[in-house]
Amino acid sequence: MKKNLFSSAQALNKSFAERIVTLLKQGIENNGRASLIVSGGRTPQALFAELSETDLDWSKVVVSLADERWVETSDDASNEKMVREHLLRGKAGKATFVGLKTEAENAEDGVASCIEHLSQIPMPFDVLILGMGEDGHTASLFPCSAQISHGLDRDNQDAYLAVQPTTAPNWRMSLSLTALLNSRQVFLHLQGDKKKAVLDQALAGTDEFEMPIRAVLSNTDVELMWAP
Ligand SMILES: O=C(O)[C@H](O)[C@@H](O)[C@H](O)[C@H](O)COP(=O)(O)O
Repeated sequence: MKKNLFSSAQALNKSFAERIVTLLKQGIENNGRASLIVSGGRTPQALFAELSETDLDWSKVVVSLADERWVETSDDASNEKMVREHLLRGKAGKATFVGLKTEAENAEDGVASCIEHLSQIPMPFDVLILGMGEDGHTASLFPCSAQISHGLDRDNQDAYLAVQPTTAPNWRMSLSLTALLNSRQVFLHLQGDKKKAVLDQALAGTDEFEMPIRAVLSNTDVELMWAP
């Protein structure tokens, strides 16, 4: 794993935004359009602000989510809301956004339309940015959930699945492991010593059901972007 350790979040965000834009430009050059898949949570918010002011032909970029909480898109827990507020504005306001929350009453009923909407996103994904929880979850592949074996199943070709974490609120929609691995470049974006210790624990073991991030780390090249 290539580890990029920065002295501050500010330095990380600047350099990370440049890397992302370079990769998206390459995707546009090669395929006419490029895809950027982002995670929710707190960590990426300042990066998104930096990215939204970075020059790029954003009209050729499709932004979508690694996961979503099954709440209204006006709810503060909504990843779509966060991405609209922090990333899809300024220069990046021209990007096309493919959200995961549908009108379906529950996440399980929403899976089919998410799979249908996937055709709007250039595949393989050009850039995937993952976060990680202190329990080793990534996207919404939660170790505590009953759906984790389905999410990590290499034979499960469905790009999305509904997940109910028992240690966090809200049903979720998550990309499956198979879909996450269908990315040209995967970044793991972490902040703080606690997350670094969790990553070290993940790298020291092999049980994917205990820490689902291991399934990503052991199956594709992942670049770490870390700041204190
Ligand atoms: O929507 C989500 O909850 C996520 O996509 C999730 O996988 C997140 O990346 C981690 O939980 C880290 O979250 P923090 O950045 O808030 O620590």
